Amino acid sequence: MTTPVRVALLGAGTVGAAVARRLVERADLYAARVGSPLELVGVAVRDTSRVRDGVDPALLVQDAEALVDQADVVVEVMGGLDRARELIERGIRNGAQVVTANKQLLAHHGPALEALAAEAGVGLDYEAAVMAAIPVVAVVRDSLAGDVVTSISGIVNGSTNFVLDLVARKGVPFEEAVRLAGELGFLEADPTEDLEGLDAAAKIVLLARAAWGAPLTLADVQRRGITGLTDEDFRTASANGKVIKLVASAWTSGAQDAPRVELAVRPVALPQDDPLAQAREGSNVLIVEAESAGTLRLHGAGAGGDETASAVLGDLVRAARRVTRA
Ligand SMILES: NC(=O)c1ccc[n+]([C@@H]2O[C@H](COP(=O)([O-])OP(=O)(O)OC[C@H]3O[C@@H](n4cnc5c(N)ncnc54)[C@H](O)[C@@H]3O)[C@@H](O)[C@H]2O)c1
Ligand SMILES: N[C@@H](CCO)C(=O)O
Repeated sequence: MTTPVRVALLGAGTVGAAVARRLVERADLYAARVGSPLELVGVAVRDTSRVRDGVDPALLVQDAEALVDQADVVVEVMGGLDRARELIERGIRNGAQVVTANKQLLAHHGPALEALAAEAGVGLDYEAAVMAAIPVVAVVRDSLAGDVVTSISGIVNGSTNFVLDLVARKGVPFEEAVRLAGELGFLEADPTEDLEGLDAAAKIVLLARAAWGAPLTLADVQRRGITGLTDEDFRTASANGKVIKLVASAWTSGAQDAPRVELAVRPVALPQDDPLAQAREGSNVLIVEAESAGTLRLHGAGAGGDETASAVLGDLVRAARRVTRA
């Protein structure tokens, strides 16, 4: 019997509970893919008395430090900045591999965490942080490593797309669409994350860093959210055969040997037949242009428990393989 790879899960919310369920349901599959079983040693939560569907209550713990100290792989899906950073740093210093879905943490502290991980010789994987189930980080960083990416643009925030789609296709007044999105659970706990383009800004920073290796920060993003839009803007767009979308973009400018990376998140009125205009409801689309590959289009679910867990578990399998091969 091979030694199990010990996994510490930090957080059992929408994403964490889905990861925990899949680890149990598909244990045989992961064991075959890794070459060793994945053992979920515990799940750190704030309240251990709360029942989480499909998550063994015996695994719930409050002492996240003690949990991290037992792990070969730390999976951070609790969100937030300071606590998540402390625990990830602890895991890295212990020599654990780290997987996270935390886009804001990475947008703020990604380079420092990556430097720490490189120093410790461990991986820090974050495919789920950008567009959840849609594999985009690996595409721009690894699959296109032999090419030159020239631009990236997309609908990377499902919540605002849901709002804008309701207005454009169903004729719901803008304020009403925002309210409905909140009621249906489409908006983050702090809705300004979505509505002011902060979530999209974090995602485009992560993609641009992955594509160009440039030391970009959130301050480099020219950002405008959707809160300044009015019903008149939607009527004008529609009268001109256009659809308003919140578009996140990254492109290079300046000398070819020393290109500058420009970043923006802003509402744009797009022609109806533009590929980005096709994103319906909460879906995401990304268009990547590269010198040799030409135009690549990735489309799918950019949020949701199971969808995000798909990307987290993909990173977990790769991280666990590094553990077994070390
Ligand atoms: N939900 C999505 O569709 C989605 C998609 C992509 C990325 N993400 C990212 O995944 C992460 C988790 O998202 P979620 O939707 O599951 O959030 P959530 O709010 O549903 O769950 C967070 C969990 O972490 C726990 N937690 C938070 N702070 C904690 C602390 N200090 N100590 C112990 N437990 C703590 C909470 O109790 C909860 O169980 C976030 O970083 C989010 O940005 C989410
Ligand atoms: N609020 C985010 C969740 C997934 O990152 C979105 O709507 O895209």
